[in-house]
Amino acid sequence: MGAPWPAAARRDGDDVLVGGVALGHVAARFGTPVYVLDEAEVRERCRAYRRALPDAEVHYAAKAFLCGAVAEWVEQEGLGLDVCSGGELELAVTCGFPAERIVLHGNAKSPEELAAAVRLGVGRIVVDSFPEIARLAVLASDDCPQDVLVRVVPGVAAGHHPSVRTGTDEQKFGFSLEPGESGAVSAAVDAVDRILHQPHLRLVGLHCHLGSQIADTAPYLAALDRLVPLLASVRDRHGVALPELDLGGGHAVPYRRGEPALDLEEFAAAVTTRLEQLCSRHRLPVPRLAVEPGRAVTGPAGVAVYRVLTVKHSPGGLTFVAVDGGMSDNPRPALYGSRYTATLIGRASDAPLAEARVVGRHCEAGDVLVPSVELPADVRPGDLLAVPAAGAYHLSMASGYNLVGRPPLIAVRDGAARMLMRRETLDDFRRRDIGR
Ligand SMILES: Cc1ncc(COP(=O)(O)O)c(C=O)c1O
Ligand SMILES: N[C@@H](CCCC[NH3+])C(=O)O
Repeated sequence: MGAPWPAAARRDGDDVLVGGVALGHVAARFGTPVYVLDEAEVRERCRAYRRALPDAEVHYAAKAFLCGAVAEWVEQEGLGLDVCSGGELELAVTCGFPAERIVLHGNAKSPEELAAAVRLGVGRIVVDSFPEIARLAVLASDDCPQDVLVRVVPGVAAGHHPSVRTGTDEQKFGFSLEPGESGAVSAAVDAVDRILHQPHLRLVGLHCHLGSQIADTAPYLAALDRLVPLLASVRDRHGVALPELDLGGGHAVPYRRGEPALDLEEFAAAVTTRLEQLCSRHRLPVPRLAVEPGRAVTGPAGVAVYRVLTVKHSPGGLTFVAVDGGMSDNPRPALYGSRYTATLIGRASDAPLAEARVVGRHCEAGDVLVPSVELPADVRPGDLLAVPAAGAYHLSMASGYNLVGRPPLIAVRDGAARMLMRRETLDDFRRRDIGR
């Protein structure tokens, strides 16, 4: 079927097969709304990263979506893991993910999260603020030294929405590269200096993350242009050549037919070449590259399946197709104006295509899943709609709004379906509601 569907998805009569399983069968067996995750697609995406960047560290960004099975797949495929909370960290470690292959992020890590990270032996902590340096300096010891990276703001803006652009100084993450007041060094240089003065912290490199859903290689090259001179200045000030450079994630995937993905081969070749050129210019050894893709690993492997509950035609000519999920399982359209497509599955229709708006079931007019899509004009209650590119930042950002409950997640592979996460029920809500 081609992007934005999983690579091996194909039409099978009126249905769509993902991982060899008909989406209609998944809906009938597990109910709707339901999320389907193609295991082979996730694994192949991990392998594509390893092939394109054989000498780099590739860390899957758990914020896109994490559960025990995904942690296991990613680990088996040889990737590391980027986590940004104590929850993601503990889940990964208790599922057996090797702590030394984990990178901990966060602009506001709590003292407890930092202590857990040091205690569990995470491979890297990406330092994001001055108080964190002081806290880590106390937690690390002779017996338990801690490798850290400094998160730098490279001054490069990129990403699909202002809320996810993290490469410039008007946002909360990282240390600025801009000179301080009255000739003082930049916050980034200050952070490097402070860490290098801490006996139990081992500064191993620099990190930046520009933003999310970036389809173009140019912003990453621009970031290298800012970060390699900083590596040179660290060498000049302290006589140390830092061995690692982490360029973060943000690699784009298509959500609708014809939209671009970040070209991984082109990215790998361009970034590697530019890094080598810049290091040679500054007479630096070439640091080991790291990347942190989230969306590009799990996003295209997921498909959401909804059941149509009502169809309404407005006097203005709009057709509202209301389904049994909505902004509680996919907040992205409401948060960022993200655009999706939807396809009728499970029955044939000869009706002509007509424009429709797929809306959710929540108590907000802004609960729109797909603002405009062509669907058969006879779309009706009981129909199933499949929404591809649903594997990242849907379930991980799902909420308990209206006590609807988060949908289950079903893994499909070689014609078999198995539940990875069960549906959230009223009982789950009741169990937390202990005040009476
Ligand atoms: C530090 C960091 N690394 C990696 C990612 C993963 O981003 P994406 O899912 O867009 O690849 C994010 C989120 O944008 C992030 O904040
Ligand atoms: N949640 C965002 C991506 C944020 C990435 C995290 N730094 C999205 O759905 O596009």
